[in-house]
Amino acid sequence: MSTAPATRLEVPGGAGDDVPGPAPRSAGGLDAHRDLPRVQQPAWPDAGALESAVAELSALPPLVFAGEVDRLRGRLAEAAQGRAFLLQGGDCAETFADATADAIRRRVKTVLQMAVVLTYGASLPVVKMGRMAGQFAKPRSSDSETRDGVTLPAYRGDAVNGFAFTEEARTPDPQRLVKAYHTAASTLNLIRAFTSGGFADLRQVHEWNRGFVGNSATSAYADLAGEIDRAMAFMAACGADFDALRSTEMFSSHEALLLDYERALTRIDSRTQLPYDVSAHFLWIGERTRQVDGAHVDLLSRVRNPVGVKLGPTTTPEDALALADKLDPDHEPGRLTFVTRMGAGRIREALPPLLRAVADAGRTPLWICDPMHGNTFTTASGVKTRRFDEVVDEVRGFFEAHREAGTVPGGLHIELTGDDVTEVLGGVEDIDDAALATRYETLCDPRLNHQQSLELAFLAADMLRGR
Ligand SMILES: O=C[C@H](O)[C@H](O)COP(=O)(O)O
Ligand SMILES: C=C(OP(=O)(O)O)C(=O)O
Ligand SMILES: [Mn+2]
Repeated sequence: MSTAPATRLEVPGGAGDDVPGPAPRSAGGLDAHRDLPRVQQPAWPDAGALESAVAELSALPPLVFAGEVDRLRGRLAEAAQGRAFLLQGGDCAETFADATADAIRRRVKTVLQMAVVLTYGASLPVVKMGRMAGQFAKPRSSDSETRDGVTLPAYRGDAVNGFAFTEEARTPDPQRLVKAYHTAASTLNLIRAFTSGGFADLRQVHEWNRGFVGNSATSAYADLAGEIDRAMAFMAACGADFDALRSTEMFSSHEALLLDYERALTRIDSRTQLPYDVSAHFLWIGERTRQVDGAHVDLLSRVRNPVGVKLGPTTTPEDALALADKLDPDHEPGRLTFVTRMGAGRIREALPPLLRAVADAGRTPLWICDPMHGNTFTTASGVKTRRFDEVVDEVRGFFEAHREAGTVPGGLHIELTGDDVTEVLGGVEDIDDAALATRYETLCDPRLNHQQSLELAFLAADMLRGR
């Protein structure tokens, strides 16, 4: 496999960047992961085709700039200390077909609306991050799927294979990695345009939120929206410069699952001579790939990006500490985020021992709550779903556990879409079993729809006020 080009390309730094922190474990071992256990990788049928796709990717420009990545690390350090709050949201699996202007706009709009409500609730800056512009690869519970006696490879995300249940679509095609790169590039370009071009204007975002609370089903949230109204009127009366609030910052993130893709997009920063994974600002390691001696942890231990790790209910304090030692040996502020996904029924006993052990070790990672992945189940009719009430309950349990441990509940990680899909049960529209069939569009996990996302933001804002 051709790897040399990736290390020769340079990443320009941004102006006014932070002073770079300590060097990662070994800047020289970016290929060490190749000799380690590599779980959840596609069975690419043609090694030559993979090699050409990787060579093509290795020559393409970075999607993000190292200076932006450093800025994000600084923001996450603030969140870890309780001086900011992280909102990370987007699809379970982005698709090439859905990378349209309208769909991206609706997703960005949903995140912006949630962020305004959370900003008010927390009285803190909210760091906005999309599970967007690169979330094209999925780890799966099973390698294959059987329908009517026919068994084919499981769908592993648009970066790997197609969703259609045919042999041709399900065969992994490495050219999809290249398409994933280009789709991420155009998505990110539009996100940057939306967030800097006036679409994120605070006054407009607040108007959208007033629209949300404007009917009887959502009137429970009208009080909080009214408070935000009055806060804005107060700001205006004080002469606040609302024009300065027409643009905002939004960062990109995805699960760093496909090692060949992430390695091809790992480049040496020209300012610091250190490696950055320039496929996104923030990368996380999933629950299925977080083996401390595995390939995923090794590769991400060597890049300068802030990194996350999902921690499910079976995580032991020793696991969490070993991951922290490997991924953040220097205790660098903002470097490590633990994304807990315990399930509503387990968070209250599973999280406190981890919080205590990590704090006792003198560590202050950013702790955020993924209330989605521990609450997935399949209905009697075979539909993969979640209950809105359980999602909310896990967030509540997250705040409770942190309050008890004296640690900082620093953010939320949500699978959502800006569309009116019917994938999660409950919420203001009270989606029931029968309604699930009307607009179930996800290719992997069920997402909160636009209304459910806003409702969660209003409920979490209330919890944040009590933080
Ligand atoms: O998004 C997370 C995982 O990829 C997903 O939950 C796995 O789903 P599966 O159990 O249907 O494979
Ligand atoms: C695969 C995912 O989650 P987890 O690794 O927590 O199961 C995901 O975030 O889509
Ligand atoms: Mn998912």
